[in-house]
Amino acid sequence: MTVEYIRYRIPAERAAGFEAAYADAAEALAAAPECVAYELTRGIDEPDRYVFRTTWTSPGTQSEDYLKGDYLKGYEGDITDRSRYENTAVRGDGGSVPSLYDWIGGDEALQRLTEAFYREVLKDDLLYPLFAGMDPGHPQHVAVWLGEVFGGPSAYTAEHGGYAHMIRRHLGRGIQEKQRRRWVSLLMDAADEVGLPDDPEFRAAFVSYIEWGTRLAVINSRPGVKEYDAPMPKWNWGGHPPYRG
Ligand code: HEM
Repeated sequence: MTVEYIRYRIPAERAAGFEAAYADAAEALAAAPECVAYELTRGIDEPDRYVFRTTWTSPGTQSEDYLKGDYLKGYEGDITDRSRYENTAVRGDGGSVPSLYDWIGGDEALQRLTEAFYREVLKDDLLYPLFAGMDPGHPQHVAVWLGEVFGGPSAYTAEHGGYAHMIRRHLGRGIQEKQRRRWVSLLMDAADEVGLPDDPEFRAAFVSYIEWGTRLAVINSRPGVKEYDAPMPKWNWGGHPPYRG
């Protein structure tokens, strides 16, 4: 991801025209396939300062490739700086929005969830054959996994073998779609049974991860899939952009 900044100094009498021109010019960015997001911000302390920030999927594109046309012609001389940046490892969500992990009620709530869930799994005609030889620590391990995915401590990575271990546990199991569906359905029942938050926003985010995760579990369980490693998924409230390989 590349972040591009264009800084301007625009005197108050030209500000309205400048913002209107940008609104027109930026329309092209909404259709630019390499553009992730864009915004024009205005200085609070010094209102004559503007920063136009654009995030790109790669360093190969910049806004001048799209912001052509005549809209911004009169403002080129007002640019004070134009520079591009790439992400470092220092990044994260701020504290204004709680993590899904905190919203659920942390590890204690997740442990209650997986205990209730696997109790039913072991009674289920479709799922029992897959889980008959289940490790007794399995419900607790899955709770720790979910905790890390939902923004809690990185304990599955640190203490349970991380992503590669989870993949290994699904290899060759030949999970069928109807078993996946039942798994999802029993987990949702367990969420109600143990009183997980039931607000639409939380449940939508929760189901979104469970749909994604169970579909991957099915794919990973197919014949011929080899062991692999990948970064731990991190789930949040928002939607995810499509996977493009
Ligand atoms: C979001 C979806 C899923 C998640 C997060 C998940 C997570 C995990 C994790 C973390 C493990 C390894 C536990 C450990 O460290 O010991 C595991 C193992 C396993 N998973 Fe999943 N899983 C998912 C979906 C499924 C589905 C849909 C099935 C089958 C219907 C399934 C069947 C199994 C089985 C049979 C094991 C091995 C259990 C054992 O013998 O201990 N998983 N899963």
